[in-house]
Amino acid sequence: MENEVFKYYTEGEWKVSSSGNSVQVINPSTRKTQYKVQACSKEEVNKVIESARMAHKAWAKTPLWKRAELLHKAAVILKNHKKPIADCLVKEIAKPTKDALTEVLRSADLVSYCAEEGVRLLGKGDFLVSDSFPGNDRTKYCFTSKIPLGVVLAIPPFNYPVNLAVSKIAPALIAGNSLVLKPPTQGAVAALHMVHCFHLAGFPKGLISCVTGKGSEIGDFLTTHPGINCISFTGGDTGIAISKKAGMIPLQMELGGKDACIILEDADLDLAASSIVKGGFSYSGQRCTAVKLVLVIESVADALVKKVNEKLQKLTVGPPEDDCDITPVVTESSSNFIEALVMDARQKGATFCQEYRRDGNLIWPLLLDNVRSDMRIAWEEPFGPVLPVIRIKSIEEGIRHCNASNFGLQGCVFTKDINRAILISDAMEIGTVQINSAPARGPDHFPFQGLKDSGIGSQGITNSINMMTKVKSTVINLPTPSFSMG
Ligand SMILES: NC(=O)C1=CN([C@@H]2O[C@H](COP(=O)(O)OP(=O)(O)OC[C@H]3O[C@@H](n4cnc5c(N)ncnc54)[C@H](OP(=O)(O)O)[C@@H]3O)[C@@H](O)[C@H]2O)C=CC1
Ligand SMILES: O=C(O)[C@H](O)COP(=O)(O)O
Repeated sequence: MENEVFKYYTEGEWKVSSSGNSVQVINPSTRKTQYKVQACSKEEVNKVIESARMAHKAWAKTPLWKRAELLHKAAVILKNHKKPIADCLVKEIAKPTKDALTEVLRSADLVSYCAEEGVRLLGKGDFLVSDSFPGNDRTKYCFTSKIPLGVVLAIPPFNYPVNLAVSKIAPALIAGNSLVLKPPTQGAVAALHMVHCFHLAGFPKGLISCVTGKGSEIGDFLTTHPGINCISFTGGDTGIAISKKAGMIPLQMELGGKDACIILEDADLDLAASSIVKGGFSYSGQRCTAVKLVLVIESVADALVKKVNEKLQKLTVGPPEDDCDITPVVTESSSNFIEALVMDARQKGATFCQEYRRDGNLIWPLLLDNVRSDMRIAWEEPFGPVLPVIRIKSIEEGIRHCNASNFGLQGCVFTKDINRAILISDAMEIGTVQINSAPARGPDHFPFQGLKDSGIGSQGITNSINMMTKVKSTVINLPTPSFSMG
């Protein structure tokens, strides 16, 4: 096992890269090599994209119900393989066992839902007649349908290597596209195992491929490849660089966030505190939708901070295998980055509600109170179990801080006054506002989008299917106007 290098997937087969090189997947808990995957070469990427192009042609002619049938089959197989895939997630990205199993099951449900939604959505189009536009007779009948784009490139991030892969794969396939997956290095083996489930379902050769290798080495080659017709990416700033380099193809980008949680004086503080702890510290804060900043009205700040601290004390800290709440963050560089934000806040006078504690990649949950705008943590996302609290004098101050961020993913507001909640929601420059609950992407059919540096386009099952298609019109031109009543 130790020396095994997991093969990449192309043409319906598992292959060893001719590069002779491999990439290590480091276990975040042990900080030792857990797995190795192939470092695919540019020549192999070329071949994969060419076979994806060929496979797309046949797949686009496959009846929609048959595409859906295969996706349903893959969903069942995925559920049956939940345990080994979850085991990989535990070892590769230190996701707690329970959450890892949930990720796989959620992914299988996403695939089934996508098959059903695709059958309905793609099975109908529009019909327009020309005389509704000034100056036209009823001589043109226009009907539209949704056609596939071709080859979709999917690049998910480490924190949901399975779910954020299938959330791109399933809509691409139901819409008649072929799919090339470049999984994150941390999480690559879980992704390969997930691809194996699609292989077992019996999709045509070449329709799905999975090329492994460091994003920094093959990423640019993939994203600027002329054979790619669409990119669906989830991750960090890399997405901004990709969107500057990619050609004239549709892009779906889900990037970082600095999701703020605004607490008004009339909020249910118990609900707010439990949402802050769940939202801020699940999977050790490594979610784009994690609560990354608390903006609390001064009059209730002491009470809220006390409640949050009481809940933080109860979180378990340790290995993912033991299903601890807080597990090691994904890499050493990530831990160092988080630590730098914490040290900056210490130097600038933030109040540490807990002692800062780190052992390797394991960082204990930390609430930083009295954070000010000159601290890095007020603006940057730690992607770790550290949460800043800024005490605000007015709602306007909170909204101003939220809108001054370069991010605009999600946010939330806690108040019993729905009218004020709506006004605040409208004023926040973000893709989604949650009222009286923490930010979240799911359920997976909800639209999910970021403004500003948080993204391009919108995800969610329906939006992804639409994004991975193009509208095609056919116009019937009649020699004379035709009316239904003779
Ligand atoms: N909005 C959202 O939905 C989400 C946003 N994020 C954001 O992502 C960040 C953390 O995730 P992380 O995985 O580290 O993000 P990265 O942007 O570093 O990586 C995301 C993916 O891009 C790949 N990649 C790296 N370099 C390139 C390149 N030049 N061209 C193409 N692909 C490349 C990575 O591969 P490799 O692993 O081999 O480097 C990985 O598969 C956080 O900032 C977080 O906010 C994370 C999850 C969801
Ligand atoms: O990448 C992320 O962090 C996810 O898109 C967030 O998903 P969740 O809100 O369902 O955890």
